[in-house]
Amino acid sequence: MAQFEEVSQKSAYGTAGFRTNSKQLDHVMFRMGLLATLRSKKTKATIGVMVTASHNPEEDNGVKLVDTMGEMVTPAWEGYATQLANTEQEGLLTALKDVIDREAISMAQEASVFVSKDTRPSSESLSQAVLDGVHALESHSKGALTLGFNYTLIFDCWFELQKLVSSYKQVYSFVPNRTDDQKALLVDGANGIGALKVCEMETYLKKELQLSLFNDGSSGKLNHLCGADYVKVQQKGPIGVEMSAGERCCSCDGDADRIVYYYCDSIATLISTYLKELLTQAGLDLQIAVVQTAYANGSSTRYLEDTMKVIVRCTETGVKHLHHAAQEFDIGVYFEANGHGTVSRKPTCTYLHTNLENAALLLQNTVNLINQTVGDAISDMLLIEAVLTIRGMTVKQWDAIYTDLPNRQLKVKVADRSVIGTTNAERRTVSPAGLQEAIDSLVNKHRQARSFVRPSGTEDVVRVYAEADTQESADALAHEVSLAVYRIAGGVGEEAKPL
Ligand SMILES: CC(=O)N[C@H]1[C@@H](OP(=O)(O)O)O[C@H](CO)[C@@H](O)[C@@H]1O
Ligand SMILES: [Mg+2]
Repeated sequence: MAQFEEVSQKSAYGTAGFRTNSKQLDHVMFRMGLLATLRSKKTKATIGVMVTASHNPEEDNGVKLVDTMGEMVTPAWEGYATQLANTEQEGLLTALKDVIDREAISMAQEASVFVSKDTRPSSESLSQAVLDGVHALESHSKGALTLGFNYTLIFDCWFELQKLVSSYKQVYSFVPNRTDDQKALLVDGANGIGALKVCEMETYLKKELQLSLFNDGSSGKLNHLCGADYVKVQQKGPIGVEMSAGERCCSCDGDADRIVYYYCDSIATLISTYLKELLTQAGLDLQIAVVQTAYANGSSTRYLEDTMKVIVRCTETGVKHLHHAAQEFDIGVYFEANGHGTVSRKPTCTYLHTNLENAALLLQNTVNLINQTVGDAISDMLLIEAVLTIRGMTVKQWDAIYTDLPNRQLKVKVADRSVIGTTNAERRTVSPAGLQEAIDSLVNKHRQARSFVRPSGTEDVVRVYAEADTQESADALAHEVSLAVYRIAGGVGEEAKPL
């Protein structure tokens, strides 16, 4: 934000809030407690604060604010968060007053803040620091305070497990004769919060879905050799899970807001084509679109646009961008390649309830399985299971819908990653001078190739993505592009590392 440029940016509110080693976060947490209280007063609604570093190592932690409808806060409030996190102690009061004035906040307004944490050991004291921030502000104002403290996951309060379970049972009743093999699903809980949720749900679904839980947190370390990120980036199965041929397996990440099914990343394709079929069968003329980021495999984009005739949009990385773009359509399906996502629908789509044709009924129950707030691995898992059940599809048939182009992701360390400016949903760079031209000429040397670079919003690195007709070609292109980044954008240390 322009008005904050003078602040030296020690930490910035990135793609998923603040994230770093847990030892450096006490003051940030306290200040996010202050800011959440102000946001709640401003909106006259409950604001969530989630203490988590998701898929990052157990030693890290982080914090993100969750706005009134479950979405990320607006760019202006992200700017305030960055401002507060970087202000020296003596300037804190002035910085707070600045937010209060700019937003014309009435301090007499009651505040309601809901704090959640993941299973990291540091989350205990860091979430307490958030609460301290909330209390500190409230003791200096006349406002009353209601404070929720949720020890598990934020979706507990907005989306009840029972509703998910009963919608799944309804969908299942359309296809009751599933074999035991078809009902079996191996779930990697990443030793995190998703494992606790699966444990809770397992007993209710015995008849419809046989869940076997691995990495349940009883012994292993959070995200270590397991979880969605490990599986996606390393292209390996999680520790402790022995898969036999054709078995379905999925992994949550550390805070269970995303899911990966093996060996495919085509969740959006599976769901959008299924919903499109149901809409046609039910005779409903609703617009359905898939929102992707530049990381979506080129083959999936082509399949959706050319074969399925589904509208495809591309946005910047991070669910907040995808979510907003999806909301412009009657039904918006969005999943990042790494498993973050959901399906949103316009409120007007609730008229589905009035049509009791079979297809519409199925559609209604399917839609009830969807948690429209940003990111819920358990709801996503049940939605995918429902679609596979109804379509009688094996995981192999799903994988065969289209073939991913071979791809590679690398990261490059540079002195200041903000020198990389991007445009066109991060698919092209506008600075530093000469970088895009260099990427273009490298891409031209490969077949069916595409490559882009962007500064990460969660790590101090530049990310490089490349895809091409063969794995060798994708690897070579990613390497060549990362060398160009290193040379033109001020690389430091090691040249490039696998993501
Ligand atoms: C390439 C990639 O996987 N990027 C991830 C990662 O963002 P970066 O801005 O790339 O660091 O973390 C985000 C938050 O978890 C997630 O939404 C996003 O998809
Ligand atoms: Mg996560």
